[in-house]
Amino acid sequence: MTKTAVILFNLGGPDSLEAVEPFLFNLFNDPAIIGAPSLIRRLLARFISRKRGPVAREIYAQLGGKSPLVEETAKQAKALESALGDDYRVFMAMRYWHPFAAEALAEAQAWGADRVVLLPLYPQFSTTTTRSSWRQWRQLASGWAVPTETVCCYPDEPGLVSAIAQLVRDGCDQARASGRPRVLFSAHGLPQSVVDKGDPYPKHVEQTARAVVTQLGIADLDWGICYQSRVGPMKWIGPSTEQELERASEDGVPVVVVPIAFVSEHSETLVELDIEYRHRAETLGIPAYVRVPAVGHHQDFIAGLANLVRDPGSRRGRGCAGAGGRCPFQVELGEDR
Ligand SMILES: C=CC1=C(C)c2cc3[nH]c(cc4nc(cc5[nH]c(cc1n2)c(C)c5CCC(=O)O)C(CCC(=O)O)=C4C)c(C)c3C=C
Ligand SMILES: [Fe+2]
Ligand SMILES: [Fe+2]
Repeated sequence: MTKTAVILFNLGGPDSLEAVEPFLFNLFNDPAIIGAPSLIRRLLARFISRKRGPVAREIYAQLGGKSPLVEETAKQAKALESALGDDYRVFMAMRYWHPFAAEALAEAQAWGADRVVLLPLYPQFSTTTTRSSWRQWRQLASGWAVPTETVCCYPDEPGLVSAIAQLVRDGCDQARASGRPRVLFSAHGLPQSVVDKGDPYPKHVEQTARAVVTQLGIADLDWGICYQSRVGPMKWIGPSTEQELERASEDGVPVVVVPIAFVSEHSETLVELDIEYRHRAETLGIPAYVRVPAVGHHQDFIAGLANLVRDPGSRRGRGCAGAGGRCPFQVELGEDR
């Protein structure tokens, strides 16, 4: 029997209010987030995490003092393990807080894995998320001679699309009592400079949204894509979720807000979408504000992840096709097949 360790990459979140600042330090000290030389980056990360600390602590205080992201990811890991069977074990590797990738590596080695699949919980590829986790894993696991395969992205993986479409359909049914709804697919934003350097993330977000709209098959569906969670003074990709709420208010339509790049509940769904934007929508007099849940451990989503793990080399649901249909980021990693 081949023992396959599935390494689930995610961002992680603080597990106490004291952990907020060190978590933010780790995030801003990542070369994928701030591309300055190491000493300058450390100083900047120290400065920004101290400055952002109070605002971020306030956000996590509203969630009982910690992020639910790890617990939610653990539920996904358990569901995926059940879907895959006894030859597989799933280990969580968070980028900026516990359980870190080093912990996942130690556990996978102790289990005696003889094959590894790296699976990001980011359906859409970004250099700031998936590539950052890949690079860290490669550094940590460089001395471990075990065959390792990567899933780079799955923006229109059928199980993901089916799960989101079912949840959106329910959301539209609720909102229809207040008029013809507009579906707003809301994704985490990205600085424009990152996209200008070739990051495919917004293209992948569009791929997910289009696939969901096609699957819904609702005639004349009113829908759009927007970006939330901006931090700092840089120019970010748009339109922002706030701008789209203003437009919905002008048009007098109810909104169905769909987290499209987050696969589990955390601060940006539970605070930003459920409290801040809901309040903004009420202030703007939007007829109804329905927030669709993240896919979490929806069985179709988990079945889709299981298919990706069983056959990481398949092109199923893949968003990136460079020269010859190959993923340029996996080519860079020396892993395109
Ligand atoms: C320049 C800063 C940031 C970039 C670029 C960025 C990209 C990015 N992030 C996610 C997913 C998540 N981000 C989360 C929190 C978070 N992100 C940033 C900054 C950038 N993210 C900060 C400062 C924070 C902390 C919270 C805050 O201060 O507002 C989280 C949530 C963590 C949790 O609550 O558990 C997720 C998830 C993606 C998908 C992405 C690029 C595509
Ligand atoms: Fe983020
Ligand atoms: Fe790719």
